[in-house]
Amino acid sequence: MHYFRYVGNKFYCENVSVESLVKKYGSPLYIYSQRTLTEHFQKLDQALAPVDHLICFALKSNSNQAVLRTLADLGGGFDIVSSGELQRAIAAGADPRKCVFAGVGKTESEIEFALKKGVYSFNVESEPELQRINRIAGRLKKIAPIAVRVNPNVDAHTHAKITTGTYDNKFGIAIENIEGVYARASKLKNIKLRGLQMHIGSQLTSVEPFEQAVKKVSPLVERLKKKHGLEFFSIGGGLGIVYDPALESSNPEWWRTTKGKKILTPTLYATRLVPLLKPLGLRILMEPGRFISGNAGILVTRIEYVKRTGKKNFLIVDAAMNDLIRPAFYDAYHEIVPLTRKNGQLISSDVVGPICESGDFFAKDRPLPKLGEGDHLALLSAGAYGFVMASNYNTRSMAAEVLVNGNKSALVRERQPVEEIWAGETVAPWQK
Ligand SMILES: Cc1ncc(COP(=O)(O)O)c(C=O)c1O
Ligand SMILES: N[C@@H](CCCC[NH3+])C(=O)O
Repeated sequence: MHYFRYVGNKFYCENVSVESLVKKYGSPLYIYSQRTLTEHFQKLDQALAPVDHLICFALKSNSNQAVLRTLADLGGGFDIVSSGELQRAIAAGADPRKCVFAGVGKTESEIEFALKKGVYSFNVESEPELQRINRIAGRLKKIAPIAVRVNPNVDAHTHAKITTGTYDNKFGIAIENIEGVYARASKLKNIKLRGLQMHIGSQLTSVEPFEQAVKKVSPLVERLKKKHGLEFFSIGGGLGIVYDPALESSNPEWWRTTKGKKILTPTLYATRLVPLLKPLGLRILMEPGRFISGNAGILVTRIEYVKRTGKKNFLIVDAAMNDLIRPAFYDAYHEIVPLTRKNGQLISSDVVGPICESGDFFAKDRPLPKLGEGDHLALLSAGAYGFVMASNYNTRSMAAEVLVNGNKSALVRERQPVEEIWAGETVAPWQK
């Protein structure tokens, strides 16, 4: 379910017309629906109700303070990958005891910071990292709670750039080596073995790879629990969303099929996984990012020019790959709708940004109505891996962000002032 839809011929986020937000806050503009975030969290929470569980939102997908506060208020924890993310989560009201720290390259200072804050678990990705955590915890006279990330060598059948659970990937420790690692880790004085973690990839659209991975890893979890008294098993994130057609996910039918495809819903996910997880008798952690935030956000952009070449109709907009890189980076599909619905003939159009790269596009050969300068478009499903992946390429300011709840809306991040982009830069002393 999400709360972006047409009311008459105007596009709305919850009860607020998106056009009114653009008038107020300008463009490009990210807009998030708080009700959508809440419902997505609650859907997962209910689906996992038969097991003791904790949902740790992967804030790499969307780390706006207002988004994080929404999820912290719902009792959620957070999956973090840097001390910056931990600081951000704490600033938004997160409880560090509900935070898990993932990532293959944790630095000494990051480990020290997370230990001092008291995170629930370090999700360890290598033995040298384990040694490092033990050493730092010893120095600080602390016991570090850890889980090792197991690489189950299961193909998630997703985009190559976001698959993580095979031996071609840098993540985790091979399943065959895990028991040896736990045996050695159990001898480290400043380590507490708290759990086991895995994450096989992102934007998974079928339940089978999850099922295969849980089945493969469960016997290992049982043995580790018996030997080392583990407390939790984290099954990672990765639940995919519907990008095409995004608007249809507001239709209850979405829970069954869309465009003839079966969709991976929390109910289907839980129906297949809970029976495998419950007998383990452990706390189950989940680390969803995209499922919660993806369809809770849009990016609105203004058409600056319409340019017809011999071959193509280009809609040149004021957002660019620096605002939303997914089409350029993964050839990702984002549904695009005009803020004012137009009837009439559809024209095959390329929606492109102003950046000096041919990869700076949002859609190619997309059937769109006849549009002109000053019309606005919404790029849907932009709530996950949207703003968080933005950059200042071409010295472009980062977009503003707005949160909507019912009739209310608030600016939750100002558009970045352009001078801030080079703040901290200077010339060398001999150039003065
Ligand atoms: C360790 C870990 N957990 C959770 C996630 C969240 O993934 P997703 O947004 O697909 O749910 C990721 C990103 O893929 C990750 O690397
Ligand atoms: N950035 C990716 C997802 C990365 C998942 C991170 N582990 C995307 O937009 O699809």
